[in-house]
Amino acid sequence: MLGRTPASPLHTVSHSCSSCSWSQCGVLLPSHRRQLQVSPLLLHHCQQPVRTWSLAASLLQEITPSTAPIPSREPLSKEQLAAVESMDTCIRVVAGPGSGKTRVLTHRVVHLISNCGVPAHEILFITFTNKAAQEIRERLEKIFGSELARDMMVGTFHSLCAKILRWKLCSGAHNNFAIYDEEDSLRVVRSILIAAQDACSQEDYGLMTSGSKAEGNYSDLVLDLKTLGFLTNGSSEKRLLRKCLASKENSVQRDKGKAASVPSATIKKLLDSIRRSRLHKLTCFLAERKNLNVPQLPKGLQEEELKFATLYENALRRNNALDFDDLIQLVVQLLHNNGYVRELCQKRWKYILVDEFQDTDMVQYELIRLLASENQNLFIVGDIDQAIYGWRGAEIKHMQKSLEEDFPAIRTFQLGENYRSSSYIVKAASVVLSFSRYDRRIGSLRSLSLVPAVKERKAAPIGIGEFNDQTSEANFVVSEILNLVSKRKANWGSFALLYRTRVQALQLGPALSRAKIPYSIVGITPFYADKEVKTLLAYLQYVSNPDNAFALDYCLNKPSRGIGNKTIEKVKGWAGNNKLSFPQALEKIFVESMTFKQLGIRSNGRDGIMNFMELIRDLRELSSKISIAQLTRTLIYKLNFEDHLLKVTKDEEEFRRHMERLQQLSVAAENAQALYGVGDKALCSFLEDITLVASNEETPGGDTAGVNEVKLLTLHASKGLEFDVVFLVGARDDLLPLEDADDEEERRLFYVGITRARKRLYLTFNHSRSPWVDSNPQMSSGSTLLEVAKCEFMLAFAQKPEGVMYQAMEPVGRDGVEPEIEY
Ligand SMILES: Nc1ncnc2c1ncn2[C@@H]1O[C@H](COP(=O)(O)OP(=O)(O)OP(=O)(O)O)[C@@H](O)[C@H]1O
Repeated sequence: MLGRTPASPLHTVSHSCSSCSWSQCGVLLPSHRRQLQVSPLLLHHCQQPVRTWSLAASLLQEITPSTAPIPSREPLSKEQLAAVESMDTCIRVVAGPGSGKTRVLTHRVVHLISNCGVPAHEILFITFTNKAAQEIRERLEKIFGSELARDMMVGTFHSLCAKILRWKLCSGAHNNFAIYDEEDSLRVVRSILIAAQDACSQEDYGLMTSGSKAEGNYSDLVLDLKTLGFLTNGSSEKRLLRKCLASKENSVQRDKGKAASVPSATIKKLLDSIRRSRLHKLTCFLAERKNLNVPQLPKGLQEEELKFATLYENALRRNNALDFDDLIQLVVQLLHNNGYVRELCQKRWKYILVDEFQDTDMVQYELIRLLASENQNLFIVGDIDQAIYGWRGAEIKHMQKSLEEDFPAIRTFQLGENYRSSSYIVKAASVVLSFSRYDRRIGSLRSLSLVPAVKERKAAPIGIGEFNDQTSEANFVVSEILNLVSKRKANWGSFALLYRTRVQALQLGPALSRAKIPYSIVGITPFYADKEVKTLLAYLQYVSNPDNAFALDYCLNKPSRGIGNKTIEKVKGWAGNNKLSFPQALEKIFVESMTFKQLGIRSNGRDGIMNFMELIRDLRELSSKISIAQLTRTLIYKLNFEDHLLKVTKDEEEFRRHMERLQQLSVAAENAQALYGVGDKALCSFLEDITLVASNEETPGGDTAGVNEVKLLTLHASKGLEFDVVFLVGARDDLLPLEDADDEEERRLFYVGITRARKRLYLTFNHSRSPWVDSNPQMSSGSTLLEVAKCEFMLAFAQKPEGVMYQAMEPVGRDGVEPEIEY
């Protein structure tokens, strides 16, 4: 009998067949190889792939003993098993909601490791959210134990790219870069505008500004503005700046001779144009690499906006920082430009699995293409009917034509059975989908239908509720929850309230509170969004990355240590004159304390700076020796942070909340220690995790989300989740479909919401005036999506009228209509 030695992956066998990548399956032990090489079947398998695959598979079954069962108890259907154990190396699993895509993905990993002897470290598993990555990791840990599971790379696109960029050979000495989140990016844009405003004001309006409030390295910003033509009179670049700075409030400020402020809407708009500019630059880069025509500037984007994006990029680089777009875009460029790194990645990750493939955008697709092109070993799952991220650049075609062009050997498997939802829910979902107008073809599959896997004897009807106002809609939801809990013994965790926009949670939350129903709003204030925790994180970021001027700006005088704005401006001015960055200038002043006198910095400011720099020096020394948790505790202790919190909080409740979040930070630090150990690198990884997780806006309530609570979440955040009872609320015309959004994508969102429900689904709306759309004085009506669905439900359920309960305001359990469903 053959032992279970870790098999060497089979590139050696592929010598016997250069036109297919069969060997990449990594199935064979050396002794197998001998048998296969003499097999005429295999020598010819390329000519008749399908028939010979099964022959090859049966041959393998003969020689691969069945002593390596998949160590998992979860059953697989025939369809699922076929995909999991396929001998093909490029596989596309096309499947509807609840059909077991996640299960198939994890089983494929188990199959690769347990049956094919693939080393865990050669597996790369890409998910779209940190939460999904976490879930997969936990499942695999249960199966293989934590050590082996840790060898695998399971993570989001961002965490994968951060990992690659931190390899020494990729980013040299700067691999301790900080990752800037959305808020940091907005601060960078704001600083550029403030620096520009200062410079322009002095010239154009004769204002003497007392110095800049721009964060980061002010003088470098001004220099960059000059170099790129933003301060040149009459230039289109300067016109762009003027347009941004010419708000009403600003003219009032200027009339009063004050420095103006920059409205946050302008900053957001600029950040948006920066993103589009950078994407355009990357598109040009890729076109050049692929010998294609250079694409034209997209509609609405100006040349000067491209230059503004360069200003932004330069500011980031000076701070040794990358933002989220950078992470993936830089890796794509790196893999194109650097054959050595590309080969390294391809050798490192020979087996690539991707979840939710329908949501990949151009850059993510290019990354996968580059990583998988050599080995042609790719296993993806997706559902184009659940594509809901078109608004941020995802394209359905990646799952369709692109895959077929780039991976010609791709084989498609379809899973049509839905294991999640009751037959009524599956039917309702199919009705919604039957009106779709987008191209739903995948290869030769024309349209994908969904059938319930289990025909239950009793199912709860779909409830459609129409109410006069939001209050009665919310009250209905509350009373249904209370009824199901008391009569059917459902627990709070069985319920989810889904809505299109976050603001809707504000109406539902109080109604639940009044009824004493425990709930959590997914995506709101996880601990790292707490202002005070952010201060501590800024300290840790500056300790970890001495070039991070924005982190330095953030924490320098928090808690207050007497360093006023004037002192900061003096240091920044001195930095500029001496061609130093702000952090470099502070270091220099710290060592050569004479400079304080030269700069006219008073004792308060001097003591504050000395005290800050001593603290940072001590923390940097400690960071290589003690754990992140100890470092965090030391920081809290040295800052006397509890006293600070007592001073800044209004009441005991607020103080308690902040303390709770500090506690959560400590727990996160403890966990990171278990994962990353001790030292500077560990600190870097910890901060990276926090930023990447925090960026995932829909993180379920951070660590505070309880299991036994009703969940309130947006339809987008509900993707991939399932609940016994789902209330899809506010299905009204101004919200679902949302005004100005793509109708087809909104339909898919509706579909995603419906298919989250296992046992019971309610679709509700109300007729009150729209609080969201100012210009709409009309009474709202039910969503056209829902209206159409409602009529069609009636038709679809004509044979089974009990399948829909229209105006579901009747309490459950009445008139014997309500079947006894267990929760
Ligand atoms: N073969 C099976 N037998 C029984 N239950 C199954 C089977 N496959 C999957 N399930 C169950 O069906 C539910 C849905 O599975 P899973 O989450 O993997 O679906 P999915 O295709 O990823 O769904 P979605 O696209 O909606 O996120 C889960 O509760 C899972 O445990």
